[in-house]
Amino acid sequence: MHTRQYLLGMLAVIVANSVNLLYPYLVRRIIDGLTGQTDGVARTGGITLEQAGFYALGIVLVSLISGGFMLVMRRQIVVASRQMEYEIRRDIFAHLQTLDKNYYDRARTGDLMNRLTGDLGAVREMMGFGGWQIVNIITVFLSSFAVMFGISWQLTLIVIALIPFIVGTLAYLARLINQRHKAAQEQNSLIAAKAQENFSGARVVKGYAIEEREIEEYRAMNLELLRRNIALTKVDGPLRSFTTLLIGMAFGVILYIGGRMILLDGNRDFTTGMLVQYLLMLGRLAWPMMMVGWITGVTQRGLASWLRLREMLEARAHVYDDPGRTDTTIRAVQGDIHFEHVSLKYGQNTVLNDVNLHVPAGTFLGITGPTGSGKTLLSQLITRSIDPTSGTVKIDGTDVRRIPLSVLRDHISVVPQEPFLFSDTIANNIGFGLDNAELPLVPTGVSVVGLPKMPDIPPHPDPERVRRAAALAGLAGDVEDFPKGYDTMLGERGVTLSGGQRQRTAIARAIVREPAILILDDSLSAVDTETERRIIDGIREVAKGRTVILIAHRVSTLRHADQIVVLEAGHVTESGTHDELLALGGHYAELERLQRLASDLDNDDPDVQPARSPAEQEAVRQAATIPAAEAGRDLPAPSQPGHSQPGQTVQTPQLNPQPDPQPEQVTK
Ligand SMILES: Nc1ncnc2c1ncn2[C@@H]1O[C@H](COP(=O)(O)OP(=O)(O)OP(=O)(O)O)[C@@H](O)[C@H]1O
Repeated sequence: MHTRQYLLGMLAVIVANSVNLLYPYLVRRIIDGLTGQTDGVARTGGITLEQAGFYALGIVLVSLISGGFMLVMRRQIVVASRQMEYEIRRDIFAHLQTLDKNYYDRARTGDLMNRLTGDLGAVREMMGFGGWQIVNIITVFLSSFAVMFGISWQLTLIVIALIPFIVGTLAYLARLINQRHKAAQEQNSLIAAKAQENFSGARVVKGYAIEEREIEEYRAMNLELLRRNIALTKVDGPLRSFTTLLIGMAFGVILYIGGRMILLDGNRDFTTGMLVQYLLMLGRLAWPMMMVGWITGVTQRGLASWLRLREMLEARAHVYDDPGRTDTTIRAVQGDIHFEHVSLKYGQNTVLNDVNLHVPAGTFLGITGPTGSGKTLLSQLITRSIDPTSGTVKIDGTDVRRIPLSVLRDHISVVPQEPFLFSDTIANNIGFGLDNAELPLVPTGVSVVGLPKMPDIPPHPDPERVRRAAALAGLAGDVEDFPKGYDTMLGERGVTLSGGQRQRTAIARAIVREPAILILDDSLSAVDTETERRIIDGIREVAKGRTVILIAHRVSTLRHADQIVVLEAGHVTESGTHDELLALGGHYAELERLQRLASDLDNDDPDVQPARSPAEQEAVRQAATIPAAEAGRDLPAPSQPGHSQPGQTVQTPQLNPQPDPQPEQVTK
């Protein structure tokens, strides 16, 4: 908490405002002295030049002291608000790291980013500018009115009668400005999101040649922003002029009535100096009056934003270490996996149904099945990205829910279906999961001015391990061709790499940690069969004594697995070795037949192929045009016959994913 800073700051505002009251008083003394008038109390008559100089010096001193105290206020309250912004951002980020797949499945990245920037900014504005302005307004109003009453209660009653009109009008204008400001900000967010998606999806935009449409959409959004900004300027600009007018009118009224009191009523207790003092006091109220509306808006925005931030802070992970259940004595896992009657439901939708499976430690499991059959979810149950609705997943005979999450994830590496690469060097991308030195923690809840030093840059991951992992993942050759080898920077999301290179970088990242369990989720789909064979060899080498789970659609990828299971609509429908499943004549055998026929068609060269009977030719032709769903996966469309390279055995445009879609090169 920053109570001390706030209390000090508020005290400084009160002192500054109190000292400021002297300024109009000193002006009054000079004017009365110079005009030879007397006030009702002192009746001092004129003043000497020295006295005038003394008052002038007093005015300078007053400005100096009040300016100094306002500086103290800024140093305390504004700095405290900046510190709080820092602490909230740090805590939210740390909290977001504890949340799980369930949260991130539902959260929108743009929204999270916006909360961490826009909402946090609004809260800081409320705590900083808002915080001191509220104290300022209250003290200025109270002290000014007390003095003004002392000078002339008649004039003060007139001012009090005018104030609701002035404050009401200004507050109305300020509310309008807030609304229009918010509308402009929302449009700003939309424009930013649009640009970000366009840049990230540049390949899609270009691929579909929809640049014109994108330009037009962006132009329309930009135009809307212009419209909203102009609407804002229409009320924003006149606010100051309008305030000047209102204050000018109040000045006019007071000047006239005050002048009347001096001229006509012959009121000897009310001097010219007092009228000037009164007008100066009135002038001091202009800014706080204008601020009333602003502060309302700042506070409203700040509170709404704080609620949105609190929502993030209160979000809880579904998967967590339960102190009553987690066995903290477990420090490692060997890799023996058991699924016992595992089911998973999303609402009414059963996505995994009574799955029973045993993967002995150190063996190689292949999983295949139609798209959406639950393969990815099955693998996510092992890492506890999700927990089953019923049944138990065991590792080394222990329910995974009893294994500390950090131990579980330290010993399991996953290559996800869509690998994510960081804007960093290839070496750091591969070595991402290797242990880094402990970074110094910045303490929470204390003043951190001057404290948060930049964390030390993590040491480079062991280059030897990185190289070896890259070699095993079939990436080493590619990296050597890059301009700076392993120090080559990857652009945002690794855009400079081809699909196959991205997959292999992710594989290298997974195997560099030498995990007990390695899970590859459709990670070889974007590489050609020759590269696939090299990677599988690499994995088999690294996998000695480790458990490997490989999700794939190609028989060529799966055939060497110790055990292959077929998952269909959340059920395990087939299980066995390659030969056993072929003999079974089910989904796997059909997959194999289709891929073999399509491959034959691909290599069908009348000069070298033995002649086929018309019936065989028809079977091959049909196999090549079998719809994707029947073949058990989504396929890239349309087919490109005759596209395969010589020597490729299973490289079918229809039945296999495309190999690296782009030339594998790094653009610098
Ligand atoms: N968070 C979720 N909420 C609701 N349904 C989900 C969620 N996650 C996955 N599903 C559904 O569960 C089913 C299985 O998904 P999963 O990702 O495991 O399929 P898959 O077999 O890996 O498919 P593919 O081969 O296309 O990658 C799908 O129908 C999917 O829509």
